[in-house]
Amino acid sequence: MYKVLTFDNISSRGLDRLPRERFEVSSEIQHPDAVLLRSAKLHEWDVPDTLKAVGRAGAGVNNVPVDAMSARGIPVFNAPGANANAVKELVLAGMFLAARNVCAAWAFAESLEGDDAAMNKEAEAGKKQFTGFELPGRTLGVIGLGAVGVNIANAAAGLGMKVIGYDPKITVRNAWNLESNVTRAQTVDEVMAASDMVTLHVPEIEETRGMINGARLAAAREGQVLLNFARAGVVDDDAIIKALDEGRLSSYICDFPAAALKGNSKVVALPHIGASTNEAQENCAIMAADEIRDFLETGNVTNSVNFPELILPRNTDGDRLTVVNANVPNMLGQISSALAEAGLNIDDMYNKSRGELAYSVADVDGTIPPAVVERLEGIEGVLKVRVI
Ligand SMILES: NC(=O)C1=CN([C@@H]2O[C@H](COP(=O)(O)OP(=O)(O)OC[C@H]3O[C@@H](n4cnc5c(N)ncnc54)[C@H](O)[C@@H]3O)[C@@H](O)[C@H]2O)C=CC1
Ligand SMILES: O=C(O)CCC(=O)C(=O)O
Repeated sequence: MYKVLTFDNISSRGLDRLPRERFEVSSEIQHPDAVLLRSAKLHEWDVPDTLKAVGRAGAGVNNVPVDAMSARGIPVFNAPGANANAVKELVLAGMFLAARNVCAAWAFAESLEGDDAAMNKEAEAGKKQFTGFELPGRTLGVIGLGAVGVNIANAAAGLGMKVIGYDPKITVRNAWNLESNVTRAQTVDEVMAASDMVTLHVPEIEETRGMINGARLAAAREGQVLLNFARAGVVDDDAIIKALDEGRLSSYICDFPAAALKGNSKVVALPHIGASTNEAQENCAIMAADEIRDFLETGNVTNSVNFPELILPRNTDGDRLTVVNANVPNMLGQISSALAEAGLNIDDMYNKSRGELAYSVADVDGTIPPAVVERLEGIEGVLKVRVI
């Protein structure tokens, strides 16, 4: 029986992918084999020795200590693209809100007093302050052309916007998925200077932390609308406030409330609801649950952010051995020697590496005794050994 600890509210459609005769699933489990989470922060979590896998039912993994998991030989899985449509729709909503000053106009209308005739008179007199602009012909800058960014770029192009994108590490697949009229920028500054609206869709990592700072905002086109549905940490909130005060930015629409932003009439800060649709939550939970189930039951790896993709179909009745180790010479030699000396023949084997980690799956023609597991665990550089 595998034990899966849940943090956050994980869609039952995803949890149902873990058959209860083989998986105990609860938010109370003490010695989990795997965790499933959304935005819960795992950095301070005391990782139990039993843990074998982390499943993030979402895209960003900045709430998971990925390097520390790698050092323990634990794969971190996520759900690439599973919530991209939900984020796209909310970003589009944010663009329309900003273009038509909807929030300020709504607040104005709510503040009107008197009878219907008086309110109508005030509304007609006051409405000129909310004159907005239309999107066709305007330029949208998209920073980060992954699952979310590509969706938004294509939707904006469909609305008649000019779209300029920046992503130095764009995948071939995402490049193919982009509408052909999306132009490519070489720098963030180029996007800032060319765009009426800029939307951020990068992960929060070392190189993106604080990427929208005072200097970048100084390069922004006058009156730009900035949208941030990526992470709070990719912008400098104080620099945003200064840019709003100076008119460099006309509004800041984001998914991350913060004290510095509170009460500012040019800011719309939503409570991290970019992925909060039933569809996205189901998609993410199903994907993450399938990934950890497959890993626990077969050792196969799909959509991991720190492990190589590895799928070895199982064709024999013997044990399956999985070994995670440092990506250094002679590890495979030592693993196969340990098996051979125990009289075990390897029927199928697959080894792949990713960065400093290597991962091997071997199907053998018999039962792997505990002494072999102990021997493998004793090899310098071996991080995790499992027999399935
Ligand atoms: N508000 C919300 O609820 C949600 C927020 N997010 C956030 O949005 C981020 C993006 O999500 P996805 O598009 O699904 O991820 P993704 O992994 O498909 O795309 C991220 C893209 O950013 C690019 N990138 C990395 N470093 C960059 C840099 N320095 N400059 C420009 N581009 C860079 C990557 O090459 C990649 O194409 C997530 O990491 C997460 O933090 C994602 C989903 C929901
Ligand atoms: O699960 C959520 O609501 C957060 C989604 C998110 O931020 C992500 O997928 O990166």
